[in-house]
Amino acid sequence: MRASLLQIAVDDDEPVNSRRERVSSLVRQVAERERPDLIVLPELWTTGAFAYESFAAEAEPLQGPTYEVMAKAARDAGVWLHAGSIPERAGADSGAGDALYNTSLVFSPEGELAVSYRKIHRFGFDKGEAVLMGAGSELATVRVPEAVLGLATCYDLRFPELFRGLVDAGAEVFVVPAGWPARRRSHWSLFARARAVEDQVYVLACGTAGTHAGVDQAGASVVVDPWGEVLAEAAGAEEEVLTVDLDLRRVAETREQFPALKDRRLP
Ligand SMILES: O=C(O)CCC(=O)C(=O)O
Repeated sequence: MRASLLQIAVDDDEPVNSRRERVSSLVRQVAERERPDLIVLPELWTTGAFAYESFAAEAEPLQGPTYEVMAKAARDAGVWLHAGSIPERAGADSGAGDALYNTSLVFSPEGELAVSYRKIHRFGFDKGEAVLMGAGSELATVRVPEAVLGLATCYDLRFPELFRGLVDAGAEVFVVPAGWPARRRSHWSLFARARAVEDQVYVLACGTAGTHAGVDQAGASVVVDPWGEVLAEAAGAEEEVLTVDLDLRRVAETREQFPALKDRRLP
């Protein structure tokens, strides 16, 4: 399976609608040029993960403008598209009140929504996302033809039990869109490798480029194999595309040759 990670720049001066159009043409271009099976975008790329003031103003229903544009981009490009995440407004009739969620969307090559995932661990402690958004409560996996993807978002990376849950649900590739700040770049790279090694999976971790809301982004998108080897890593925090071929047999082989997952014990 070939995957392309699009490390998108979020610039406060670029209107959200222009960014949607720019990103959707980028999806089409990369699909044509690199022929990936799967394209991955970062977390909250419409607003920026740290643009807290924009969350409410730019929040959209699940099937809102980003959904429409990305469904079309997936269909036009004929790829599986993990469209990163959006600030989702659940809507009063959803049973979740009028809450906001940080929600990831995955589209099939036919432009159908294959799965969505509401970020479970919200970042910010007593401010920011942690108070502005609701917490998701359900794990999400989706089968693309070659593999089962397990979904997580940014701060989730710090919580290994979530990923064990995804492994138990059959995940072979973790897909992690993020808006990870430059200041903790070393944690990001470490966690991406740690999750790959401990769960014997591929990790596709797609960061954000540039600076928004005064927060320099790490960029540093990375693809790690089930042995913890880095297959590709963005050079820095500029906009960049990483394309990597994954051999999914490596997941089963690694688990067979070094069967540590079988030795799990709960104290
Ligand atoms: O955990 C971190 O250091 C960064 C998390 C984050 O920025 C996020 O979840 O948006």
